[in-house]
Order: sequence, then C-alpha cells, then structure tokens
Amino acid sequence: MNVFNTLGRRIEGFVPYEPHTVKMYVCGPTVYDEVHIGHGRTFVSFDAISRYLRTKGYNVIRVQNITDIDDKIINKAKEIGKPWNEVSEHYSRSYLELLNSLKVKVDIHPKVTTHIKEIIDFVQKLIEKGNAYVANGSVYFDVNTYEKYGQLSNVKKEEWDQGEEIVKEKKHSYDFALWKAHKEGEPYWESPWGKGRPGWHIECSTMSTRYLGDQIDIHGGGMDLVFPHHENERAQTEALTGHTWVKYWMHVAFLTIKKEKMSKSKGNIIPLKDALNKYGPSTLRYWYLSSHYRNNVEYSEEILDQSAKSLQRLKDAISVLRKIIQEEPQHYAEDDDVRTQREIVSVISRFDEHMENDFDTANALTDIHELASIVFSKLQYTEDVFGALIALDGFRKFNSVFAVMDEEFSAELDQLAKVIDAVIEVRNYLRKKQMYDLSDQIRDILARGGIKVLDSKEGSTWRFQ
Ligand SMILES: Nc1ncnc2c1ncn2[C@@H]1O[C@H](COP(=O)(O)OP(=O)(O)OP(=O)(O)O)[C@@H](O)[C@H]1O
Ligand SMILES: [Zn+2]
Repeated sequence: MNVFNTLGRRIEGFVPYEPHTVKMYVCGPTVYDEVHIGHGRTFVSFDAISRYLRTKGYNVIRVQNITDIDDKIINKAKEIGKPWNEVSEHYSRSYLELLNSLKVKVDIHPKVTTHIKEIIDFVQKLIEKGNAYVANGSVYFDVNTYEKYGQLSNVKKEEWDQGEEIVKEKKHSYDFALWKAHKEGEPYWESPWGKGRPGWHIECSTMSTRYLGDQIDIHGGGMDLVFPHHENERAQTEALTGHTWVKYWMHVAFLTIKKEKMSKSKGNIIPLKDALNKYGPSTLRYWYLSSHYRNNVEYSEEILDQSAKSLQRLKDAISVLRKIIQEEPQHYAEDDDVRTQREIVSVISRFDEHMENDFDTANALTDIHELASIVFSKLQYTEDVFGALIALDGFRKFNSVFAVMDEEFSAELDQLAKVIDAVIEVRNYLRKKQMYDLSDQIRDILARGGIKVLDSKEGSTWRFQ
C-alpha cells in the first residue's frame, strides 16, 4: 500500500512501526464555535482511512484531541459574557455528538485541561535538555536547537515568524510558546514557572505520546496545520525523544466555498449540524469521499443533491442483488454468467487497487458505480445467485470503508430475514392444511410491510419489494 507523506512530499510504501497496529493522531477542533462542514471533511477522511486499514486487518488506534483552552475560547467567552469553561464544554459536547452522527470513530478524545500535569512535565524535560527557556514566566521552544526545523513544511527561515506570537522576551522571533505566563482575567494553572497556561502546539505532542507512545504511524489534520502547528509539534517531540516521531504525515485539502477555505474566522461556514439535518450523514460522507483527500472540494448544493441520487443508485443495485439471492442457487453457471462473475471480481479488485494507492476514494467510488452498472445491465436479467453474492460482497467491502449504507448491511436486516423465514414456514404449513384464508391474510400483511411472497408448488419464498 502507498501513502503520500507530506514530509518529503512523496509517495511511500506503508509499513507501520509495529506489523499489525496503526497508531493515528488527528488534530481535533478548538471548541469555541460550531463545527463546520470543513472540519467534517478532515474527520471523515481520516475515518475512511482508518476503516480501510481495519478491513486490511490492522488494529487501528485513533486519538483526536479537543483543544478546550485557547485564546479563541477566552475571547469568545468575553464576547458573550460567559465563563470560558462553559463555552468549551458546550462546543465540545456538540462536537462529540456531531462526530457520532457522522459515524466518525475515534478511540480517545483527550482534552487539554485534563492533561496539564503531563504538559508541564513535557515542558520541564525540554528545559532540562536545553531545548526550551524560561522568560518572564513563559517558556519558549528554542527553534535553533532542532536542526530539522522547516523540513516538514518546506517553509524558509525568513518566514518562520510565529504570527501573533512576536514577543520581545523571545530569543528569536520564530521561537514559539510552550507555556504562556498568566494575564489578568485569564484562566491559569500553577507551574514551576508561575501561573500560566499551555501553548497550543505542546498539547498534541504531550497527548499523542501519552496515549500512543514515542512513535506513531500517522499524524493528520487539515493542510492549514502543516505550518506552524505540525512543524512545531515535530520539533518539540523529536527534541525530547531524540528520534523520529511520525512515520507518515498526512494532510487533507480544504473544503472551500466560493474558492476560499471554509473557516470560522472568515465567517463563511456552513455548520455541520445544518448540513446533517438537510442531507443526512450518508450523503455527506458520500460527497466528502467522492474526492481524493488531497484535492480541494468546493461546496455546492447541486453536487450534494447529485450525491444523494448517486448513493440511491448503489442502494437500488443492492435491492436487485437481494432479490436474485432469494432464488434457489443453480449449481451450474452459463458461460455468460461466468463472464459476468469475472468482470465483477475484477471491478472489486480495482476498488482495492485504488484504495491502496494513497486511499483514492474518488476512483474507488467510480469502480463501485461500475459494479452497479454490471448489476443493472447484466445480473438483473439472470438468476445467477453466485454472481449476486460476489457482487454483494463488493458492496459490503465498499460500505465498510465509506459507511454510507449501513442499513443495507445491518445485522437487524439479517435478523428481520430470519423472522420472515419463520412466518413463511408457518404459512407453508397453513397452505398444506388448506387453510387458505389465513395464509392469504398473512401474505397481505407481509405485502403491506414491503415483503412479497412468491408461492410455488414446492412451497413459498419471499423477497423485499
Ligand atoms: N475548510 C476546511 N477544510 C478541511 N479541513 C479543515 C477546514 N477547516 C478546518 N479544518 C481542519 O479541522 C480540524 C480542526 O480545526 P480547528 O478547530 O483547528 O480549526 P480552526 O482553524 O480553528 O477553524 P477555522 O479554520 O474554521 O477557524 C483541523 O485538522 C483543521 O485543519
Ligand atoms: Zn495538533
């Protein structure tokens, strides 16, 4: 399997540190406002990546932090006149609910404010190793002590300034804060350097090493995080451990609106909650995954509507397959059926090839539509139960990565089928005893529930209408 690594900007073979496990850390949101569909794109992209890795047999452990203390949270609290922790708790709860609705699986959601002790320890060790210095109650990372700085982002030294963080007490303008000295009216924690609070970058290094150890396989986030956030995280962590930290740096391109990055600060967001209400999780996920994660995606209502239709096409193909599967299997296949079966197998393996090529969900989706075309143009007119079963497995595999039609493959459906089988068995008995009134009544009741009963001399079968 090949993966594009932002570090070095090249495609590399995927070999995790440990043979059967993938450790993944994704930067989560700063909880001061509504989660928007741009965030959703990044979270779903990593969800599909981890789902695919699971289908390959890896144990995936995914950590995604919640930044619950930050300038933006403090400012928002001041603006609306509420305590800062009320703001972060409110948005953090809403973020977790939305992730759940969007079917994004995260194993651990660590929050900054419950890891202050670990952050202080991390910073203390960096000071002891000579990579950080105290100035005026704040602690800064001395960028000159980490020689690989700038390699991840390819940002040149002249552009290393840390944005808003231009403070006189720093040795160099590009040094960044690990710990920020307390300012009047702001929340603080006690530390060896006095009252203060953690800087942004240190939280990810600390929480990632705490839950995933000194080395991780995948570190991800949106493209906007490459510099300075990930450059800084890398510097801190590798300075502390003295060895390579992340094996594959992966970054998701932007969700744009009118060609601009969707962003809270630009005020051009569509809240994820609204989009979920309007389109539902499956259509949204389908839309997100219909582009390669490294290409920008422009928001468009028409394309979302189109996504809903395309997804329905796949569901229709599955209904056709379910009907065929109700037939009695023939233990001999015609030449045409054998040819179609081969075509199905080769389309499904193309799906895998595309996923193996840097998680190319866009082309993998095209393969699945080709599978649907085979169902509509060929399988539909046959009674090839075996061909239908192979195709259904392809759709199942697709869904285990995309998670856009869980209802079609749910255990409840299997359960329901067992119940219907039992009802049909009872009805067969009634028919044998010539109790036709009762058996007709059962048939009508099932029909009302969308289940068609097919009677023959040998007994009855059923299918979903
Ligand atoms: N428009 C977008 N498209 C794709 N990913 C995004 C977009 N906006 C943010 N992300 C990603 O979502 C995750 C959480 O973002 P975070 O809360 O840090 O965003 P933010 O920068 O505060 O939000 P905003 O950019 O809206 O002000 C990060 O991995 C970030 O890169
Ligand atoms: Zn981070």
